[in-house]
Amino acid sequence: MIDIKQLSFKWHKKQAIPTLAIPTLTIEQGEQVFLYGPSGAGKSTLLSLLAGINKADSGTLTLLNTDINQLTNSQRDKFRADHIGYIFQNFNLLPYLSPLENVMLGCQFSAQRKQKALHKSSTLAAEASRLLSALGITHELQTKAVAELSIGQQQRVAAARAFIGSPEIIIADEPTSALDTNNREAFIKLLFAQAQFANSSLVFVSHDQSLRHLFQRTLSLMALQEVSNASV
Ligand SMILES: Nc1ncnc2c1ncn2[C@@H]1O[C@H](COP(=O)(O)OP(=O)(O)OP(=O)(O)O)[C@@H](O)[C@H]1O
Repeated sequence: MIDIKQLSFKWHKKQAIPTLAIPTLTIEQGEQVFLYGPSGAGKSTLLSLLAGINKADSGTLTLLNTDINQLTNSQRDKFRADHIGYIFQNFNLLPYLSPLENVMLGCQFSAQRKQKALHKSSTLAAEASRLLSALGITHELQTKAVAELSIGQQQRVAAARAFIGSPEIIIADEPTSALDTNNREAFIKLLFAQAQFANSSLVFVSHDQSLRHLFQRTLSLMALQEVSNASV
């Protein structure tokens, strides 16, 4: 599903030490992984490589049997649109659009995801509404402007947008940092339910280690890289 081998990435080519050096990592289809590490460890950098936003300097990063390091920029953009749902730390919603419109935008760049959404419901709007309801956004809220929603509600909209069209990989970058502990756990459980329903793998990044017990598997980014340092 996700398979990394000898991955190395530097933000600046003159850096002596790579920002990230991961000798090996495999994440199976449907796995729910909690990735943690201190600030500056490279969590967001790794997510940007997984999402094909940036390209590794060396090594292989195979997602769904495709080494995305071998793709051109536009091929990586298409791959991301088809196969990856991304929940951003700041949600990246369009505030003047409604939750329904924001969620439908999740299919905007992918005919494949649109088709998958239309297998689940008769229209894209119906599928967006189904997902929003499953994530706790009532019908009444679904047509308001997103800017009128609370942070916790916006976060649920961002999650519904990531899940529309059942992408195989869901990436969540610190999506719970604005919530209190009870709401964090409740939100993560909603994510799990949706990920299981779609059989998506979930890679969830956080500093907050109190959340790790909820996940099937936890990965320390520092430990992943120590293996690399030890093997040099
Ligand atoms: N766009 C960029 N250009 C240059 N260097 C960057 C860029 N983004 C991150 N870095 C550097 O890469 C390293 C890893 O940063 P990254 O944001 O991946 O860490 P993180 O673990 O996600 O941190 P945090 O938990 O604080 O968000 C840091 O030293 C950072 O300064």
